[in-house]
Amino acid sequence: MTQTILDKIKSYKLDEIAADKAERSFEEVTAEAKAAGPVRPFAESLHKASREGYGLIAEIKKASPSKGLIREDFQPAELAAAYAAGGATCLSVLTDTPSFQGAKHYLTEARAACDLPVLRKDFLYDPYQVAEARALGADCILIIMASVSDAQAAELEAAATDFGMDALIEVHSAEELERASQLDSRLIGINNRNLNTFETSLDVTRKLSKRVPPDRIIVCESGLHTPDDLAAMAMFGARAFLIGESLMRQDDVEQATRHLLANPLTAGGM
Ligand SMILES: O=C(O)c1ccccc1NCC(=O)[C@H](O)[C@H](O)COP(=O)(O)O
Repeated sequence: MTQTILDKIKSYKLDEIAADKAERSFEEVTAEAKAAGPVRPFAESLHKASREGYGLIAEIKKASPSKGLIREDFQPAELAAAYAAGGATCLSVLTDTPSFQGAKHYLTEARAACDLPVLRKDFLYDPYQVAEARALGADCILIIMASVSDAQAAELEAAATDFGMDALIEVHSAEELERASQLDSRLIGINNRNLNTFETSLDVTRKLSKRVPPDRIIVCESGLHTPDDLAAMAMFGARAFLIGESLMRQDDVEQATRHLLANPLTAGGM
């Protein structure tokens, strides 16, 4: 059977986790996580921002499997400060190296450059990575339903809760959404990108948003470029967005962020 990109990522991640555990024990990383500074309120900040306008998780993303190199001039601290000045609510920082040219220290540098809560954007399988995320300073983790079992998802979520962090539960199908709804987390990310084929369509949010339980916050992820894209998704109940590539390609990231958030669709549809 041919390996999907998610299979390949999982395979090298499990090797990475084993190597990291050999270098630093779970107990050591947990102690570091517990000594890390206070957690910043990720879900609550998004909830508040999306009631007043739009909530934006602005992503620090150098490259991706679907697009290759996205941004040559890549300074995580400067990008974080620009996103914050432009009005972003939270940050997402890719910490995966082989597929995204990310790095763990990018998260620490970005978070230190602003006051925004930060998501560790990576492929998580083991509570060890959750402890590591908190030790790096992360305030939220990502759980991708397409790449974990229900038991793994619950274990990762529980680990995040133990550290006082939030979890963003990512789905791409009705079946994954149904599984995500069994978890406690408020944040449901609808990824418009199929992570195996890279096909990206805002119709995924149009289709799935109506099935999201009303007590959850929809985060519309991937393939968002313009204020019109955001307004089109807001018509389907999505008022929080995760955006990487289209902002990363801008020369003036602060101005581009401000422009995207300037005229949110109101509850009245204006
Ligand atoms: O972006 C990819 O090519 C990709 C490939 C395989 C797994 C995950 C991938 N991306 C993660 C994301 O979902 C995005 O970084 C995030 O939603 C932002 O998307 P975009 O605004 O389209 O950069």
